[in-house]
Amino acid sequence: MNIALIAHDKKKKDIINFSIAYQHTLKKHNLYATGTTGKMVAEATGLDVNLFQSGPLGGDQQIGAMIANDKMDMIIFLRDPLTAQPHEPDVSALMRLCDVYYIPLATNIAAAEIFVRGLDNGDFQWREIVKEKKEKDNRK
Ligand SMILES: O=C(CO)COP(=O)(O)O
Repeated sequence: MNIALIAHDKKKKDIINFSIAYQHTLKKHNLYATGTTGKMVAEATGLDVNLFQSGPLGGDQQIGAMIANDKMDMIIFLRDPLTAQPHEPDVSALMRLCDVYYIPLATNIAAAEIFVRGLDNGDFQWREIVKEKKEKDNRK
């Protein structure tokens, strides 16, 4: 599965601790991240993370483009709900696309923990089934 990790500045510590705690699960997947988050996660864990631009410089939009291209299966986005972000429209657009395309989106650490455990339990296998069906339909 293709998974995006994103965290606003006040949640960076949380995403790092989360990535360390669940690296055994995360390493089985293709990881993507906005620039600063991804760099910090990669440094802390040694995980291979595909880096996009930093969020305020377009990283959220790049991840949104992956969703629109059917290339993203899950987003873990630890948002800071108490600090205004200069790129708030990009943040909203990314979350909107998750709803448009039925992409599981965890916006806080409590939901992120449930998601990552769900990965181990196979709770997200429906994503693979949907993707395979779409690919088959496209070949027809
Ligand atoms: O701002 C962000 C998401 O909206 C995160 O970007 P960085 O990971 O580059 O800090």
